[in-house]
Amino acid sequence: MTKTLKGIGASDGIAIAKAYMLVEPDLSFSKSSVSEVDAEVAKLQKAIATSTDELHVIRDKAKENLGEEEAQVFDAHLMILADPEFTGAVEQKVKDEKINSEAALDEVSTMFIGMFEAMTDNPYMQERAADVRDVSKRIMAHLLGVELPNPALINEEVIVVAHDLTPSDTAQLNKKFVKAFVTDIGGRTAHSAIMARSLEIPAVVGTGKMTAEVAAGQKVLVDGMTGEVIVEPADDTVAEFTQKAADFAAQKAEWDKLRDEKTVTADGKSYTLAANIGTPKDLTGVHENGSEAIGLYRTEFLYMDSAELPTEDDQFEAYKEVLESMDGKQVVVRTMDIGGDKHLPYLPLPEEDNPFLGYRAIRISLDRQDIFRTQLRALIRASAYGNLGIMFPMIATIKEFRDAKAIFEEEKAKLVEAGVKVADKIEVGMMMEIPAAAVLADQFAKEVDFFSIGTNDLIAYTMAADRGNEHVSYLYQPYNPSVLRLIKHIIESAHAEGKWAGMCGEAAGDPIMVPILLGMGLDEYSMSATSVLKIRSLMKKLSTTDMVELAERATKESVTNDENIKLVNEFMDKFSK
Ligand SMILES: C=C(OP(=O)(O)O)C(=O)O
Ligand SMILES: [Mg+2]
Repeated sequence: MTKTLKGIGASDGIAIAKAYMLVEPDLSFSKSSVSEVDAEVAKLQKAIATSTDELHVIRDKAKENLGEEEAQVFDAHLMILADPEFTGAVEQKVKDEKINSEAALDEVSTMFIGMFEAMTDNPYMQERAADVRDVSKRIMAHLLGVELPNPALINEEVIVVAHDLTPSDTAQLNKKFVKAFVTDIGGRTAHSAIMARSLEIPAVVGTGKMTAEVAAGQKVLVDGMTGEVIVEPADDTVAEFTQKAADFAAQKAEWDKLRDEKTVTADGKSYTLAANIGTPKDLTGVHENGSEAIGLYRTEFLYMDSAELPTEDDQFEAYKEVLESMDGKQVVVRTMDIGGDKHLPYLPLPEEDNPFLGYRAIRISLDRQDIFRTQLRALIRASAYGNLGIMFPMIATIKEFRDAKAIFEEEKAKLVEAGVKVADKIEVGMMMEIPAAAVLADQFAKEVDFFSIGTNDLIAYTMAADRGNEHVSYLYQPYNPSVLRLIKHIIESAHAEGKWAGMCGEAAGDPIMVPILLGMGLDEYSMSATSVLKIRSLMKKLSTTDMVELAERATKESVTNDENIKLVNEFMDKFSK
């Protein structure tokens, strides 16, 4: 039977394929005693052997579909399966205590996980806890006769359906087979949604109940633009959306023609359209979409993709690769923004009631200066290979900016002293994503080289609405006059001091927001690379001077988010050329 669900369109595009459920199965069991010990041991050995066979296949497939690096995680799993200290201990427990294999496995793995997690001075061993957890889950599934999802094995076209996807789940999706994904929770600016846009996988998030409404193998239609998801669509619906997909492809082909053009409005004003990246792998998309700069390099992915803190040299190589590839165009690198929803297995953070208001980003960097100085040194060394800008995330106070900049200056002076080649000029700026800093933008503007407005967080903190929580997504209002006034104040404050203002939050690539930003005089727009050509096409049709009145009215007359959407549409109808 056909069912329609509505979520939040998070990555453009239309896809039709069968559902692949990336959902944890129920692995609950009860402890019992066994009388047939030999039979129980045989059952355990069979589950271990099946898990081993399965992991070999997964490893091969992961290498084929995702690459050697991603496949290596499964080597660690195979080592644990082959380790008599682990599997032998489970078997011994079954024999000694005459209990069922499920209970023995659970007790032994809990013991190992606890032991590894306690090794706080050895991040490598701490990380093994996650491997033991994964392997135990696999053996347990075979003991209970239930199936585990194996995304690395996907080898046919599917739509991945999950309750939520972490950034690392998303990184494992192979674009060749995964035609779209749909989740129960999450918002447009959650990191999995941002990654979907850079991978160009259509996505709908925050449907509330998709995992409950669809079964594996059912046909699913996803419209990442409207947020519509249709389970078992009728033939005429499929035909309608196939046409819509063809129209979208034709539109993209039109935008593609603008790839080598500059971004100039109808009244001849030039702007920089930049791309946001997470890793050097994203450079292909940056070039394919004609980006004029990189306005945000989220370096935390470098830390997240690594098994331990990346060394200065590892980081230097990554930054150098990006700078060289951009060939003199500016690359703004943001120092590590860990915390919130981004975790490092080897850097355990304290449990917090409100991690988004907690120990994260620049707060960690100023506290853990060993980590911060290593990153800054790598950046300063790489500066010789291109046009580097550095910015600090989550700055709330002038003191934080001054402290961070002083550390940067110290490391730079040391490197210069040691005879290392560094660029003559490295711009040092900050993210504007905390309302306290936005309100004082006029004071900050005297100290920085530039601002980059992080609307993803700025909207969340201004409205006190979690960017990933669909229950409060109605409050996540980019066009609320309160948010727009802060943005206007930030831009005007930068200009009053002769500095530039950019935006690297997702709003910079939003066709409703861009006309308002043009009217406010925003200089640089940094977005998912896949949005660059769409926005270039839009800007060509608009005249900056026409939009000045729009920006004025949107901040002074309008009272609500919706009024501003209407206002933008009116201006677009009247002035779009
Ligand atoms: C660009 C931003 O940073 P992130 O999405 O990485 O938090 C932002 O907050 O707008
Ligand atoms: Mg942010």
